[in-house]
Amino acid sequence: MNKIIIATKNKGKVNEFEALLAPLGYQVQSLLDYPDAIDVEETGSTFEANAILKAEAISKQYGMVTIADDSGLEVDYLNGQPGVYSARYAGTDKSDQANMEKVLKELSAITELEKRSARFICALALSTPGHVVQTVRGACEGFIAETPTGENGFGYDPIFILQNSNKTMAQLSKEEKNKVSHRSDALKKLIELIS
Ligand SMILES: O=c1nc[nH]c2c1ncn2[C@H]1C[C@H](O)[C@@H](COP(=O)(O)OP(=O)(O)OP(=O)(O)O)O1
Ligand SMILES: [Mg+2]
Repeated sequence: MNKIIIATKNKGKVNEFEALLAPLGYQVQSLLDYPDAIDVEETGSTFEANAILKAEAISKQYGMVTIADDSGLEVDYLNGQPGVYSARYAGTDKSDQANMEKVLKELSAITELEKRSARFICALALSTPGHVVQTVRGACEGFIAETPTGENGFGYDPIFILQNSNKTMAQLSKEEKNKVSHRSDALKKLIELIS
């Protein structure tokens, strides 16, 4: 099992999976390599359900071992929102900028950092052509900043301050992010499960 499809069109995710899996000997492909991949609707109400939908559809289409990632941001003051709606929080055009602005606006009255607590969640589903699906979940705790800072990463990284740190996720190098992220936390669990 050394060729693996990551069932995502998100370049930021692909970069992180490549950095994490290539050293382990996996050849990583993504839907950016498969332009005819079916577009899977994320109709699930949990990260796991959406990850399973994406992994099963793509492993079936290509007959290959597939990992799908469904992830997002849970803000405690917003009762866990945007959650599974993270990518489309400010609309279906999936703008990272608009999504971050919406979260910042909704927290604008909250000045104490402690009350701006949040976490990134990543569910991974592994589907093999025999349709065995396994899921794992990773998390990364932090706080929502008052303004975006940093150029690295993607999505909500510029407004996510890591716990026990004064940096946002977007101020970390890819290597640093991959040591602490929800995605690497989940991937470690998945690798443990299959090895
Ligand atoms: O490490 C991260 N750093 C910052 N933001 C992140 C991260 N991980 C997920 N996120 C945000 C981006 C997007 O707003 C949503 C994922 O949505 P999600 O549907 O899983 O991904 P997506 O639509 O971009 O690509 P795809 O479904 O093709 O995998 O959570
Ligand atoms: Mg998506």
